[in-house]
Amino acid sequence: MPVGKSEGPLRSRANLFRTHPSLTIILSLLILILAIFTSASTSVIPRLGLLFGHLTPRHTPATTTRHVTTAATMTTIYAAELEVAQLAVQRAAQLTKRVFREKGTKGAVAKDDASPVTVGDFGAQALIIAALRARFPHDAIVAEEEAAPLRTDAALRERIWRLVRETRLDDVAAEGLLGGAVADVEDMLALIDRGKSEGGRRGRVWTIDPIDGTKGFLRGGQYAVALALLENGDVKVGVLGCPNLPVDDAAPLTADIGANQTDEEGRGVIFSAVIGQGAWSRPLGTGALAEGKRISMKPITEMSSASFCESVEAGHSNQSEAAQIAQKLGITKPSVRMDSQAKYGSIARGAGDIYLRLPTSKTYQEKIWDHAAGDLIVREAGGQVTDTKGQRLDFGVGRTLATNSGVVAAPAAVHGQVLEAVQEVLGLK
Ligand SMILES: Nc1ncnc2c1ncn2[C@@H]1O[C@H](COP(=O)(O)OS(=O)(=O)O)[C@@H](OP(=O)(O)O)[C@H]1O
Ligand SMILES: [Mg+2]
Repeated sequence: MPVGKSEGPLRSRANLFRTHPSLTIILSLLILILAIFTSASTSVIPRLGLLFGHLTPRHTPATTTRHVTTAATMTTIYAAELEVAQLAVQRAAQLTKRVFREKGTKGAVAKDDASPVTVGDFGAQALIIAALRARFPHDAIVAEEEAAPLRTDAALRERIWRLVRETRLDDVAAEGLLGGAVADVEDMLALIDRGKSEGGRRGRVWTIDPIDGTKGFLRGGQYAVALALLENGDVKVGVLGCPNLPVDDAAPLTADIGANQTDEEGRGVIFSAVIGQGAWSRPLGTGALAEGKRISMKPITEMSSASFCESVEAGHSNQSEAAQIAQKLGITKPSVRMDSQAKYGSIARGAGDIYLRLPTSKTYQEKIWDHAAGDLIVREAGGQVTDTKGQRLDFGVGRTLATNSGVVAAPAAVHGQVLEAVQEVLGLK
């Protein structure tokens, strides 16, 4: 075959570029634009999409559960989960703070187990689940409340819907990261009922306590908006919003911390932790996340000057046994009583030292949403958390900590000593 025949088209293309130099420029520009677009699509575009709520692919565990950036080996494992969880807690806390300031009953109704639930609990749960559905639609959710009482009580339902409709972060980008507003009342009820998962040891499970310490919330004391991510039964991300705790990590715990509190200036903190990445605190805000600070437990040099935290409610933790344990350890200060997982946050930042929760009944099973976030935050701050038998809290059993009994949380260096005193007093040795 003549050589010229196969070279024909090539030569004519070369002639084309020679006679039309502008074609070369256009082609180069096209290649440049293509290169920029390819690199942007892996970084900028996903964030833009999130801002407008629907452009990016929704989360699928296989693709975005763990992404580790290559640049300078900076680890961003669970970075998206941490950001969304903190913003979701911050948004929900705006709602609970509004209810907290209301005089009167705060829409409280009694649940089947006689514990109270307020409009704040339902509203906060709806808002948190809305964010999780928008960003991690395949994840299971174990949440404390269910919508049944709202389906039969129109006035209660309308009151909660108004709160949910009117609560948003005052930063457009942050609100966009949470997927925006809840569509309507029916959607709100459906969201609340998405929290009925049985939990367990497989896959990704979020656990939510929209108002932990509802009795404290009603009393004007401490409460927490609690959210944690479990993966295969282990806590990977934990976030606690505590609107009535001081922002200042160094502020000592006062005797009155469990009552007559406000969320005014200087109060409101978010604690957070990711497995293997330490624990942090930052001011609880109303829009984008404020800057965080690393927190750690205070080393106990003298057990006699240690302080321990326990529940306000004598029905939730045996206070006389706790006093005997304190005495055995030589602790001289009276216990600090406060509601909710604010206790875990307070010892994690060194404001207190030890948290004891001693069973008051043989049949009560602790709920995973009452402990998951606090457990990780304390452990990542240098603490150890076990039950009274010395076993790690097992969040993979289901909705409750069915195999555990009570909680003993203390700095790792003295946990063994504290546990020994607990076991002696409880007759477990
Ligand atoms: N009998 C018994 N024993 C142990 N724990 C119980 C018991 N009954 C209830 N609860 C749970 O306690 C949660 C409140 O947490 P605290 O006990 O730390 O705070 S408080 O001082 O009691 O308010 C509280 O959480 P919220 O319902 O979210 O307030 C309950 O889940
Ligand atoms: Mg609770």
